[in-house]
Amino acid sequence: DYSHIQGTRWNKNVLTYSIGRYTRDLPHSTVESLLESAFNVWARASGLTFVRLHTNSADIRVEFVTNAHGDFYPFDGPRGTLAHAFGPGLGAGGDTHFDDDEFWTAGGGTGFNLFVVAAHEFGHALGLKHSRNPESVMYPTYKMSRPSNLLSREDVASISALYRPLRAA
Ligand SMILES: CC(C)C[C@H](CS(C)(=N)=N)C(=O)N[C@H]1Cc2cn(c3ccccc23)CCCCCCNC1=O
Ligand SMILES: [Zn+2]
Repeated sequence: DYSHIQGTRWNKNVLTYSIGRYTRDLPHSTVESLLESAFNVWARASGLTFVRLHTNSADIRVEFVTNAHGDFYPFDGPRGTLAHAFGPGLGAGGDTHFDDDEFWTAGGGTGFNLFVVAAHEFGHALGLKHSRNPESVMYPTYKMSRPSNLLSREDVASISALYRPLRAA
């Protein structure tokens, strides 16, 4: 069956990611640690492993871009849509773009918290859809006041339903 080509989930336990263009709002090391933390949130709940590559051949290619940037989903300047990610699959599958017309932060204050937004986007990159539960990290609108553990019980259940069986296989 061809579900592995454009399926609802990745059919492997180890996923690679790369970071292309960075934002100038934060040091590179801060961007890298925030993205790693966002991947770890899902790794703990799914049993998946994420490995960072420095090549363009990674499964999940992460970039900070503005306006039209080479896919059919141009960004919209400040505010509005903050980021987007493609679902599992070859090529653009999993790729995650952050709108660099936003101001990205590592903490509170003004701007958007990169860790919180990345956790939402990587949920999409792993195959999750939006949740109607405002407590879920997959809620369609940004909400900074997230508990430190970030994932709601519903998020853990969703990602486990999608990937735990793979681990058992
Ligand atoms: C959940 C995110 C991390 C990712 C999603 C995008 S996606 C594809 N990954 N689901 C996102 O950006 N949602 C918008 C949704 C949104 C809220 N408004 C908008 C005004 C215009 C356009 C969009 C929005 C009202 C004004 C607030 C604008 C800033 C915050 N924007 C959002 O919360
Ligand atoms: Zn979303």
